[in-house]
Amino acid sequence: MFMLEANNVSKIYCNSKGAMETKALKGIDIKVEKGEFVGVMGPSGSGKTTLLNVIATIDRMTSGEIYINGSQPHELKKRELAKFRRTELGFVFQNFNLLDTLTIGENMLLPLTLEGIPVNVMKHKQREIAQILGITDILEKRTYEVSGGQAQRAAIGRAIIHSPSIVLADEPTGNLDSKSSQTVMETLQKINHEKQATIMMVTHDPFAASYCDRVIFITDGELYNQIYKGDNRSAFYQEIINVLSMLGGSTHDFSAIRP
Ligand SMILES: Nc1ncnc2c1ncn2[C@@H]1O[C@H](COP(=O)(O)OP(=O)(O)OP(=O)(O)O)[C@@H](O)[C@H]1O
Repeated sequence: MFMLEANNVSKIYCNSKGAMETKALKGIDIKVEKGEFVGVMGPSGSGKTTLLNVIATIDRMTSGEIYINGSQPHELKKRELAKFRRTELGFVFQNFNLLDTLTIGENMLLPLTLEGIPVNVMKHKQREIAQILGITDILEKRTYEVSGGQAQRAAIGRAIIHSPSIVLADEPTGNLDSKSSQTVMETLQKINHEKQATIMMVTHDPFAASYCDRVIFITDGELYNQIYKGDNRSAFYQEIINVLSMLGGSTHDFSAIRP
């Protein structure tokens, strides 16, 4: 069984009068294995965010099927869907989305707090995850007292602390400088390796994408190509750049070249 299976997923946006406006996804098929780290790339407007939002159940698809860990979340009633999102999904956003009124440690614990997990179990989990993320010494700090890279690592902690079926990340390095981006990508990779977290990440950044096991390219709402990483991340980075240059798109789609 796959952790994520999307079959023939289409999404048509309609305008306020109900008339068809944009075919954002046109029959997308994607299968992701447990423990896989998959990147999604493509030019601006190609449908990446729409795909992620549909998988995240933030948005409804027009047709097709989505299975996450064997369930079809789009078929669930409102209450079960809310529970499904809390327990089966983890989210990482470009702007971290941490709560400023809580400490870094409290932010990390949120998914467990919401499920009423006993305090000693929460503390144990927090210690374990904070150590993997390298943020043990900032758990008592407020969100505005830490760097962007540290905030994003805390957000990754929050996304995985409840062991969701899949972590969905939308441009996790979009607001970070190159050094912090590198730390955040190394952290995601570590979480993927050490906790067997299944991750799907949308990114414009070929450097970030080079940390994935596989990168799926979409253009104009359709799958264009996918490539797998071998042993060498630098070679994979170059392959990603090559596919992106074939795909075209505006230059802002490609971030500054980094080693
Ligand atoms: N709420 C919406 N209503 C109508 N059209 C939309 C809506 N959201 C997205 N679209 C359109 O759907 C298409 C895909 O958009 P989407 O945001 O998924 O692309 P993207 O690949 O994530 O782009 P970017 O890289 O610029 O974020 C675009 O043509 C966009 O204009």
